[in-house]
Amino acid sequence: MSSTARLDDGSAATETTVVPNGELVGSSAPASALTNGEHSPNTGRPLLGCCGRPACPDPAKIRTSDADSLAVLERVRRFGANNVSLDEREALRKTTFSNWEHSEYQLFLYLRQMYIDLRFPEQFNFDLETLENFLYDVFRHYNRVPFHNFHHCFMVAQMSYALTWINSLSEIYSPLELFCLLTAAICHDLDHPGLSNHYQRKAKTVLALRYSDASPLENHHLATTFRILSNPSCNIFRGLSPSDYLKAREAVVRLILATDMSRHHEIIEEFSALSGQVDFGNAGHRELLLRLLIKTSDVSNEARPFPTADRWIDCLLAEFFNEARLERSMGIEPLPTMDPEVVRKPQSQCHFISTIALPLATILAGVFPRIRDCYIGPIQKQLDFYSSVVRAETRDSKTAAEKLNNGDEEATTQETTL
Ligand SMILES: Nc1nc2c(ncn2[C@@H]2O[C@@H]3COP(=O)(O)O[C@H]3[C@H]2O)c(=O)[nH]1
Ligand SMILES: [Zn+2]
Repeated sequence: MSSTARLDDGSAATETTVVPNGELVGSSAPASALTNGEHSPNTGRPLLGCCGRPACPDPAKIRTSDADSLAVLERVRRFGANNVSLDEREALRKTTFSNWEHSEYQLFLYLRQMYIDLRFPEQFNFDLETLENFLYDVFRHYNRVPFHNFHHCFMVAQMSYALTWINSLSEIYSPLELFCLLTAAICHDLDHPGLSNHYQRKAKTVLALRYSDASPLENHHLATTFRILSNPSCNIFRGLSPSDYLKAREAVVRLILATDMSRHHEIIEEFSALSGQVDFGNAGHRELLLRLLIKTSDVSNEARPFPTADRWIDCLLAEFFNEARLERSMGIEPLPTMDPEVVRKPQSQCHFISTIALPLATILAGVFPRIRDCYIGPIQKQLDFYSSVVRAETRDSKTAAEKLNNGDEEATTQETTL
């Protein structure tokens, strides 16, 4: 396996751009405004946010280090061949899979196994060395952030893979369409800086400027994907005919852009417009369902067994709260859904599950009924659990308020008597 140089190290960030309101973007911008591939040059000085405080998180700290990457590579090489057992391969096809018991090199090998078990290398003419190079570059381009990291990449890919088997998607989709689904799932959050599109726009980051505020992160994940693929030694698309390559590129672009949650309602409306008349012979319908499948995989934390899901929600909230604190320090109003002053986990999860995750899965179950037990079932259980916590909290606070009121009344009565 050959490794490739990290992309664009330190390049774009050396520019300083004055944006219309006079703020500076570039080397004087908060470090966190610069995603990997756009790091401020190492001047030896701490990078400062516009408020004069050290910017957080420092990109140099979130980047997966060469030492970490090489350690994973070394273990993949050492344990690579035939290391995934039949039991593990079976487990990978289920929605109950948990990442937490596995180290990164194992997750790497599992991703490799998914391509092998779907017979993509022989169908699309690439060898295992190219696949490993590709996965290695993917691994290195996920950052050490609480949520949008390589483990999240793995879990989204694994859910797409499980849904592929559970719903026998190979009877409906061409191998190329499924190849694109798995590859898009793996690449869908590449080089995520742990700061959302809200931050990118409000802080006027390099990415927001580059993509004119339109899905800055997702466009960056895509650009990173195709830069990795532009290296011949990593290019798992290199055996495709020119027309298949164009189809694959278009499919991956549409799939990754679909993971921007600001497009959620638009995609749901697109599906509603079909009025239940899904035609698998229609390429547009099939493609829309692939977008729903990748979205369902992206928001599938709560479809996992409770301990797995719970840890993921804590990771997500940790990332949200980091962002909200950074935004406050920069004078940006955080989104209420990310603000530690506002968010309570049970309420937040009730809201997310009942407005996003469950309706999305319910739509998909109309087309793929086999997800009812293995995906909707656990999500519904989580919703019931969080709802009961919210109800108990409401009861407790009512009782406390009543006690307080009664206490006040008693005190008032005593005062009057005296
Ligand atoms: N509040 C909440 N948000 C979630 C949950 N799962 C996914 N999301 C959000 O949905 C988004 C989907 O795209 P991302 O992976 O970029 O980031 C994800 C989170 O912002 C969840 O369980 N709770
Ligand atoms: Zn994601």
